Amino acid sequence: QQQQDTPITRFQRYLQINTAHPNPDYSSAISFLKTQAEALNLQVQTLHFTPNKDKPILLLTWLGSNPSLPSLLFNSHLDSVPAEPSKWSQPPFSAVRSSDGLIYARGAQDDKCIAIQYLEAIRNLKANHFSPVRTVHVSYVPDEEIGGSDGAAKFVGSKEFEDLNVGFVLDEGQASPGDEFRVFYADRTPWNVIIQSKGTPGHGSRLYDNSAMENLMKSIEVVSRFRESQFDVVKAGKAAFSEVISVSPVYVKAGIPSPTGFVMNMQPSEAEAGFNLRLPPTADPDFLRRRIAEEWAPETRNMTYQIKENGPIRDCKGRPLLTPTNNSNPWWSVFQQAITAVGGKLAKPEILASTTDARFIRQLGIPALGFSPMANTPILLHEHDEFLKDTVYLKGIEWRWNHEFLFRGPWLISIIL
Ligand SMILES: CSCC[C@H](NC=O)C(=O)O
Ligand SMILES: [Zn+2]
Ligand SMILES: [Zn+2]
Repeated sequence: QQQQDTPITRFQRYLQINTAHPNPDYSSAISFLKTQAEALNLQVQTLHFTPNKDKPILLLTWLGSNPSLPSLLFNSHLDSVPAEPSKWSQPPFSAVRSSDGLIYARGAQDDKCIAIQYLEAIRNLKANHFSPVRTVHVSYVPDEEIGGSDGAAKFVGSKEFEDLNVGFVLDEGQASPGDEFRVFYADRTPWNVIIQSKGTPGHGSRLYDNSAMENLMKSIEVVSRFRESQFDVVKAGKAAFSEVISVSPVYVKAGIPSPTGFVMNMQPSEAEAGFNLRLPPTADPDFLRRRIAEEWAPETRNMTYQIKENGPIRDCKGRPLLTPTNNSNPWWSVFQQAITAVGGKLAKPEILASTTDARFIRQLGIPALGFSPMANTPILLHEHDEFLKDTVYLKGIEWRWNHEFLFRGPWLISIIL
């Protein structure tokens, strides 16, 4: 038993807990992490913000010698996206390690690696009798993959969170195929846009204006042109993918069902399409709202629409939701130094194309960076055969262990602030 308890086996055991949607086993994940944390003498709290206590948040605390200083928070999410076992070369919750060191599991990159790396870094620091000046918190939150409304959103809005007096947050990033580490200073905010059209039904043989399908098809053309215009900016090299507004059609719903499929000689009276949009922090949400109302789903063509904005675009002071990556942010300098001091190379900071819980933190005006130290690793989040190489995972602990946030950061920043 003793022999088998290593940073790798602890990672594997965490990966073997199936926290994939739609039925994530949060209680097993929390009880595993709790045991680990107690062995490290960290303070442990389980927080509940839903009435039936089915969305627990685990909060670990390592008290600093000067707890009046703003604290550090290391966050990760407990849940994963689903996996289709038949499409994997290994069972997705086996966490088997191949002969070349690849650990296969749903969540290996997204984001169970950082969850355990945080703990292993603390383990190493404690073994070296290090004690932090600032208080360090580690949080494990549910439901990131489904929007975080019962997870991080409730947590950051709570009195418990306010009391933590958080000064800086590290959350998940993404793998890097090259040998530079990637770091993310903003996310894009998802909007789900549904547009609906209504029209007079009619015989399949007729040509007439304003049928529901015709109106929807016109809208789809308009949306496609907008999508192209954004994509063109990327293709011209003027912006990265994550710096434009992306629009992805995700479903079309229309037609009158019949036992053999659809009624083919009737033009339906209703049709609907759904789009997943991602807005970078620089986007103008009002402009987009107007555009949707006037061009994508104009009333003049009998169209209606709903926009489900999944999170903020601006922070509490109306500023774009991004963490400065220049000298105006003392945490940025410390982060940079932490990487370079141990010989790491950092790629140009990026906006994340997708979305994480960090947006809720940034909304409070608290600086947050997305950072998962996985260099020379293919980006496999949400894909079949997600894996992380053992040496890359272990290197990630070393980075965190050597992390100047913990060694120098607290000192430096207490002087700067
Ligand atoms: C509705 S928020 C969804 C968050 C999710 N996060 C990771 O993939 C994403 O789709 O980016
Ligand atoms: Zn994630
Ligand atoms: Zn994810």
